[in-house]
Amino acid sequence: MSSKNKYERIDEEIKGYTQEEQPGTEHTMDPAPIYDAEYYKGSGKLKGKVAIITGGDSGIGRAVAVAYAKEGADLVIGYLDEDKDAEETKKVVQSYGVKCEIKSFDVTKKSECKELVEFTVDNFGKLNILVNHAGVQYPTEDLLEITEEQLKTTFETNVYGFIFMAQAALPHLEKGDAIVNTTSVTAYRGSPELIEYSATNGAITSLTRSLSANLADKGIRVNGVAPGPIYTPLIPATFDAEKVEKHGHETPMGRRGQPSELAPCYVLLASEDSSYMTGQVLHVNGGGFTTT
Ligand SMILES: NC(=O)C1=CN([C@@H]2O[C@H](COP(=O)(O)OP(=O)(O)OC[C@H]3O[C@@H](n4cnc5c(N)ncnc54)[C@H](O)[C@@H]3O)[C@@H](O)[C@H]2O)C=CC1
Ligand SMILES: CC(=O)C(C)=O
Repeated sequence: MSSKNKYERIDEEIKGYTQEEQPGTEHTMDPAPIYDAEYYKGSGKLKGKVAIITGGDSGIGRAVAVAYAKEGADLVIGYLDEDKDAEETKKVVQSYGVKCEIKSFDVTKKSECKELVEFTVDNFGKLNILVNHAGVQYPTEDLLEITEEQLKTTFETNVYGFIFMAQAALPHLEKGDAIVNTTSVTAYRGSPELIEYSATNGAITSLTRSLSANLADKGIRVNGVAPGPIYTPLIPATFDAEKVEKHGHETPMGRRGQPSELAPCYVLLASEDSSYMTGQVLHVNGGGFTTT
């Protein structure tokens, strides 16, 4: 019988529990998500670059921040209101010898997206990479229970916010720069209880393709990552305890993913290693879901 790796072991340790509010908190998660893979060594792929990561204080965004730091990028982390997680992310990122600023903002407000970009340019003089990652979901089993307010919040955060950030960033982006959008496996396979959320991810996937075509002549590439079930604050903050415990067990790999397992894809899509890729989505989901 083969021995279990660290991802399989942590998966077994996770018991059902929930958090009361969305966005959730990473510092209260036990076991803590894996966001920094020791085996991942940077090689200067993003040296001299400046990146904004929305939703970068926790979860997948935090793992992306750490990998970008290892690759030499200076960072601005935008997040809604969880200062403790953001401070911790800043500390870890700075430990890799790069600069990092954190800023609370509301991605649903166009003016605040513009302010986040201006804050970045004021601090670091430029912007090369935008990672659109901030998002929300409100699992609802009955279509009739999706309120207008829930629909509005989900679309304003997950779709309007991505477009506001891209609009704010565009005047600063130059040939060779990149946008990376987080979509979801739910855009491809649907979800019976994440109806409007999976629709926003379908929109993000289409946005990625359209924006890539729109910006290709400027030499700005736009790609996406579609995570499957990943252990982040979003999960206990939105699913019930049973779902949290079994998250990802339906995948062919039989477990959820850890944030550190996605970060290399975000590095690839932001760096020159993917210079001939645009309008594409990378799928990190434990296997088996439709990816066309
Ligand atoms: N965890 C998972 O299994 C999956 C997550 N995703 C995507 O990942 C993203 C969520 O990130 P995770 O790393 O999972 O969880 P997370 O809970 O760590 O991140 C959510 C982030 O969104 C930010 N946010 C929420 N509303 C905001 C607002 N109005 N203004 C500014 N920031 C706001 C929060 O501050 C937080 O940083 C979403 O885009 C989601 O669709 C996609 C597929 C699977
Ligand atoms: C939150 C989400 O997109 C999944 C796949 O769980």
